[in-house]
Amino acid sequence: MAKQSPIIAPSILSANFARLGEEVDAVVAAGAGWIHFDVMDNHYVPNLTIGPLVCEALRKHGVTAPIDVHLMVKPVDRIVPDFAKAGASVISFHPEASEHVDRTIQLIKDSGCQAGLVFNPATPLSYLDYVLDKLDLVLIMSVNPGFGGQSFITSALDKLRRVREMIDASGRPIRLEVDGGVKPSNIGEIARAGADTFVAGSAVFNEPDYAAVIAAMQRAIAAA
Ligand SMILES: O=C(CO)[C@H](O)[C@H](O)COP(=O)(O)O
Ligand SMILES: [Fe+2]
Repeated sequence: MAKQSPIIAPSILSANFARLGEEVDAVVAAGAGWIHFDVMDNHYVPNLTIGPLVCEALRKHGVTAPIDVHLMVKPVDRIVPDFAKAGASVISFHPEASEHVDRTIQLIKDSGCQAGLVFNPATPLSYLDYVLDKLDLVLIMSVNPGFGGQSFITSALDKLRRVREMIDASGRPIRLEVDGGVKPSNIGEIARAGADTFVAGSAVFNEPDYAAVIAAMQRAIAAA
């Protein structure tokens, strides 16, 4: 399966939450394809962020771009239908946060959303031996989850290459997403490793010109 067209997914974790609707409008106007929505529960990860109410508020505000919900929540199943009702497009979860990974994937799909499985830097890829054929997205964490603004962990590149091979062998249109420390200076190398969906939080929202940074990322991906 050929790599899918690249998508930049700004993580709103680094947005100005006091003006969230305008921030999302601004990154979509600047070329963002998806909005990455980080949900942290102060249990699975040591930070607390936003829930379905905020997702629903963005939809009511008029956001039509796909909302890519990254659940860092344990246990995960109870919150899945709430996010589906709130307007999530893709819902991804960590295998450590589910008692029954296969069942959680099915729950996400039955809720009408696309399903993704997330791998922390030290999480083995072996889950994919059993569930890759049921997934719409594989998300490789290139930081330990919980905070924006961390440095890219380079072992993620090898993991991306290995998942790229698995996806290509599957023949299915599964997206390969990377999350953590992605910026214009490393996104070319990350694209060469096989990613097609790029989360970037601080690299986008900490810059004054969102369009310029997204364009720089798109140029680096195209040259990769
Ligand atoms: O899931 C996350 C952290 O757990 C965030 O999506 C990620 O860290 C994005 O932020 P940045 O691009 O600043 O690293
Ligand atoms: Fe994330």
